[in-house]
Amino acid sequence: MSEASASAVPVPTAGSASPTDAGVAAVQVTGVDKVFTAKRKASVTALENIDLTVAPGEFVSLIGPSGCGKSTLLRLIADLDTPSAGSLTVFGKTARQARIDQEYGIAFQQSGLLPWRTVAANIELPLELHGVNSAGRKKRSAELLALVGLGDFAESYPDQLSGGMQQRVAIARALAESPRLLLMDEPFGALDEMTRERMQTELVRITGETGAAVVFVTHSIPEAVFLSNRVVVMSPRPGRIRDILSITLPGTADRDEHLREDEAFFENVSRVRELLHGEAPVGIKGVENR
Ligand SMILES: Nc1ncnc2c1ncn2[C@@H]1O[C@H](COP(=O)(O)OP(=O)(O)OP(=O)(O)O)[C@@H](O)[C@H]1O
Repeated sequence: MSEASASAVPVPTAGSASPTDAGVAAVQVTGVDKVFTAKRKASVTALENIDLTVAPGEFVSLIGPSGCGKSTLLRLIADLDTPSAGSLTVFGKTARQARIDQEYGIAFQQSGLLPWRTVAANIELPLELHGVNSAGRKKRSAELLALVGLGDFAESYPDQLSGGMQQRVAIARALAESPRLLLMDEPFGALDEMTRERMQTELVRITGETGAAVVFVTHSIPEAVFLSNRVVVMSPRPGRIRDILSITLPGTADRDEHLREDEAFFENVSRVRELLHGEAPVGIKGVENR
């Protein structure tokens, strides 16, 4: 089944900030540690002394070797787990309050779509759970399907879609409540290379249109560079932030396929690679150069 091309439609921007939000970070992580303890097992320090600020509308990627704590950090921000030390806020609220207020949408490597619901019904699920009426849900899912280029697939079921199309549906669902923040854990990790690049271009456009900030976990250096304003390079055991690199490319909203051939793009890829390989000149487990 061919994928419909994305059409530009006006879509409500991410939940508008109130005047009191001026200057409040999308995500503020201060001195965060995470230690996992289990009975009769040595404790694992997954994160140590993490400080990170993500501005509203900013796209930040987390990259680092396998097991360096990228997913753990994302899970702490999403309130799926709690830090052992330090503090963490989302738009000035505790992670828990931000979750209750639906300040963020989440997309993971597996799309997590419900196979028995149509595409539209999957996108409408969070709205349904929060009491939005049927007309409001239909209007919003139609807007989002147009945004992700799947306007003709509202009544299809997930297993009738390609992997890339399913991930677009998952992104649409994550955007359903106009969150000001998207948390994404390798959302394109299971896709083939061509689809993955197309999805990256789509994501740049979508976040440009919605104005949402993004924290994005990836194993791919080019993916991190293409998408991000800043790339957070992490080191393993215990997971720490080794460096934070500002990407010196056009603003994320102005990035397109041509950028991948640009010398400046390769320079940024090299800078990230050098930071990652700082202590290990050859390949690092869990980081892709492609
Ligand atoms: N629930 C848990 N209980 C015990 N240890 C855990 C738990 N979750 C994660 N860990 C450990 O914390 C460390 C960080 O894991 P995490 O999944 O955050 O790394 P990651 O950088 O996302 O890895 P990958 O790139 O392979 O997905 C690892 O050593 C992992 O084994």
